[in-house]
This record gives sequence, structure tokens and C-alpha cells, in this order.
Amino acid sequence: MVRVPATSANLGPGFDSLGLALSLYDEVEVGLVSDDGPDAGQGSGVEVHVEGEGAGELDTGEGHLIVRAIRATLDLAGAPQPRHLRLRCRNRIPHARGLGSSSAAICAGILAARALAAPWLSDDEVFALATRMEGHPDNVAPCLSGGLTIAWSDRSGTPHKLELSPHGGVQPVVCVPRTRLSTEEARGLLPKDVPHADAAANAGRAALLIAALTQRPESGLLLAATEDRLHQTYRAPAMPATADLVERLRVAGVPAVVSGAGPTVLVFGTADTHDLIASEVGSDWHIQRLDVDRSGASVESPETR
Ligand SMILES: Nc1ncnc2c1ncn2[C@@H]1O[C@H](COP(=O)(O)OP(=O)(O)O)[C@@H](O)[C@H]1O
Ligand SMILES: N[C@@H](CCOP(=O)(O)O)C(=O)O
Repeated sequence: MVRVPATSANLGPGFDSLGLALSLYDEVEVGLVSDDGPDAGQGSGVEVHVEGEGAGELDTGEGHLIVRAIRATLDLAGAPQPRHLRLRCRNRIPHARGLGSSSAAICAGILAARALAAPWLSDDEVFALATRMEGHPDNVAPCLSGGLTIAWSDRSGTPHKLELSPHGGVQPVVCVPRTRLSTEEARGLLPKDVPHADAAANAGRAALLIAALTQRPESGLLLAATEDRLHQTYRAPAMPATADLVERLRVAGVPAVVSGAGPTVLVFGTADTHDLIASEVGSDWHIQRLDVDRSGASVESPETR
């Protein structure tokens, strides 16, 4: 059984590098049956049962993202593919809202496959495979490690991550709309080049954001630290209600950003901003106060449950 957290990537200025793990989880039970194992008599092929988010919508065969991640992990590890693969998914992370559902699914599949059939795979190999499948490391890093993460790639393209512990005063609030936007579509809206001044502004804000989230989570500092010029404006036409809400909250002094590629809004709340958030957001959005998840994805075997 694998438990994987939702994640919010970018956090404003940290495009493709910063991420935060949140206390909202998908759970997946995975069973692999091999030709020579004790359950060898049981069925064959793929059996996927989905409860919650995506039930009745998701592919329940080879196209299921967790199935694909399991198969990719076994291939990478040189382990045989099972004759029968069983998944039971309890999904709570909303899909295509900017809360890292695809990253969570990919990490769940990879960690389950490692636990069941490829224990020799290292954490670095898990991170690299998940990043390759997801396309960017900023959701994968906090999903695996928990907390606040900085992710980057070296010159050879190998991804790396550093975990930091956010200050206890950091209170994430997510405002989730009904509408969806795929990360792929949102990435297609970004320009190939950005002005040097915008890149410089984001570098400074990202550095400030690390200090604010780990040492000084005050609204004023977080408001300055969450300014972005690299992605949110370019993507605004695909999520006008999100862009409008972020703007209204920020004008009211509340540090709000687009979560991941949107359209969810992530707010760094404090005790005195909760009423303000509720009044600005209105009833079209599902508001959830969450905690920072500090331990990341976890795996339990039936014996330890
Ligand atoms: N638990 C899951 N099981 C299977 N597929 C999933 C799961 N979570 C996400 N996906 C796939 O990933 C898609 C969403 O990915 P993406 O557009 O990157 O948005 P996000 O990761 O921000 O939610 C879903 O539409 C679905 O195809
Ligand atoms: N840095 C990525 C983050 C995408 O996050 P998701 O949760 O929307 O998949 C981007 O902004 O494209």
C-alpha cells in the first residue's frame, strides 16, 4: 500500500524548481502475481479499481498511469513483468488542477514496483525515473520527500533535490475550481524566451521565498516573495478566474499564487487572513486548509499494517 501526497509546484517565482508537499493523499494497493509465485493460479492481465477522483473516467488497463509507472520501473530494474497486476486506488487529489496528481500517481507506481519486485533500485533512480515520466522535478521532489523542496538538474540532465523544513507557521490553503487545465496545455502557453529583467526578478523572489517559508512566514514578506513574472501571466488566458482571484487576494495583501500549472490557487494563510480568503473566494471554489506534509510518500506492506 502506497500513500502519496498532493504537491504544489512553483510557489510563485520558483518555476520548475520549488515545491511543497500537502496533507492530501492518494492511496494505492498494488499486487503483482508472477508465473512462479504463490498466487500463480490467479488471473492474468491488468485489473484496476478506482474510487474517488477519476472513477469511471480513467483508463483501467495498460494506459493507467500507475500501471505505466510500474511497468517502466520493472523494465528499468531488469525485473520480469508480472503475469497479473492488481491495483486498488483511493484517489483524493483532484486531477488537472495543479496539485500534482500525475506526479503522485507516477511516484506511487514506481515505489510500489520497487517494494514488490526491485528493492535494489536507489532513491536517486526512483527520483530520476519519476522526473523523466513527469517531465519536471518540482512535483516529484516534494511528493517523494515531503516538506519544501528545491529541485534542479545538473549539466548531464540528472535531477537533484534538497528538502527543507517549512516554518510551523506556514499554513497552506488551496482554492480548487471545478474547471480543469492539463499541465501539458498550460506548458504550451509559455514563451521560449523571457526578458532578462523578469528572470532576475524571479531569482531574487525565489531566494526570498525560501527564507520566508523556513524562517519568517509573515504575510508581508510572503507577499513580496511570491511575485512571479515567468509563468503566471502567460498562462492567465487559459484560467481567467484563477488569474482574477490571485490578483484580488494579492491586492488585499494575501500571498496567493497559481498552484503548479493551475487552475487551483495556493494561499499562504495566517489566522487573520482566513476570513478574507473566504470572502474573496466565494462559493465557486472548494477551499481546503491543509498542513504541510513533512514525510512524503510512504510504503506499507500487508505485514506492517
Ligand atoms: N491517480 C491517478 N491514476 C491514474 N491517472 C492519473 C492519476 N492522477 C492523475 N492521473 C492522470 O494525470 C492527469 C492529470 O495530470 P496533469 O495534467 O499533469 O495535472 P496535475 O498533475 O496537475 O493534476 C489526469 O487527467 C490523469 O490522466
Ligand atoms: N512547474 C510545472 C508544475 C506543474 O504542476 P502540476 O501540478 O500542474 O502538474 C509547471 O508549471 O508546468
